[in-house]
Amino acid sequence: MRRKVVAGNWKMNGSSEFARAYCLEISSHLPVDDIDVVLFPPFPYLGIVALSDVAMGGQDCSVNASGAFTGDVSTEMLRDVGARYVLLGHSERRVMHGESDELVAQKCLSALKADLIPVLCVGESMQEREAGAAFDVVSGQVNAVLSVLSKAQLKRLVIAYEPVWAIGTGLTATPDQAQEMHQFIRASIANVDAEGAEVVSILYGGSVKSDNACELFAKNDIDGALVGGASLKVEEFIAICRARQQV
Ligand SMILES: O=C[C@H](O)COP(=O)(O)O
Repeated sequence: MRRKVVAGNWKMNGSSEFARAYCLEISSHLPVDDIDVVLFPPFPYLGIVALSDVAMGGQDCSVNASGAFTGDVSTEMLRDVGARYVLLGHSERRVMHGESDELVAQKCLSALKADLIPVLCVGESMQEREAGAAFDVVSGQVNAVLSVLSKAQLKRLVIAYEPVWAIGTGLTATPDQAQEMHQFIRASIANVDAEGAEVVSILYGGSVKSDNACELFAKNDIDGALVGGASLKVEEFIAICRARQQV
């Protein structure tokens, strides 16, 4: 059975005071029955979120275990501070830090070996969509990871489809556009492992808000959401979690 996941990616926002107040507020609404609620705060605030009941993850990880890698954070370090998830291959990392499909695949492997759940982000740019290449791009990103995982590892993956043109722009993919890509991703998983396709949760990300969440969650292959901007307002994030619970 696929888990329903609602995750908040704070990106590079917040402060220790923000994190404390946020966790206090959200904790009073947890647990949300049948929903996995996850926060991805910036690294310095993981320790604060760890004091609450909210599941959390790192926004990235290294493929290396330790050593002279200034600025990097290892999977074991994430585990050590209580993280259960890690966000990998976000388009902001792919574009601004030049992360390749191959590197993202290696990071997924490292995360799984450390018993972290990787949330693999995939998605096409507007230029790629307009050129009719959206499915090829997403297929390449997904298959690069599937090709290095065993069937057992694949079943522990979460995938987030985030069309780059919908991130932080207010331009949400229509529920039909999102469903079409989610169904395609699920079919790509089924090509490798039919059982895996039934258990891997596929989240949608890109300008998700409480007022568009229900229509997205109503689609068969949309299991949850990866929320950026709207997750910075705790009431709004809770409303999205409730929407997932209701649909
Ligand atoms: O990780 C989250 C996504 O980039 C979505 O961000 P957004 O909700 O601000 O569009």
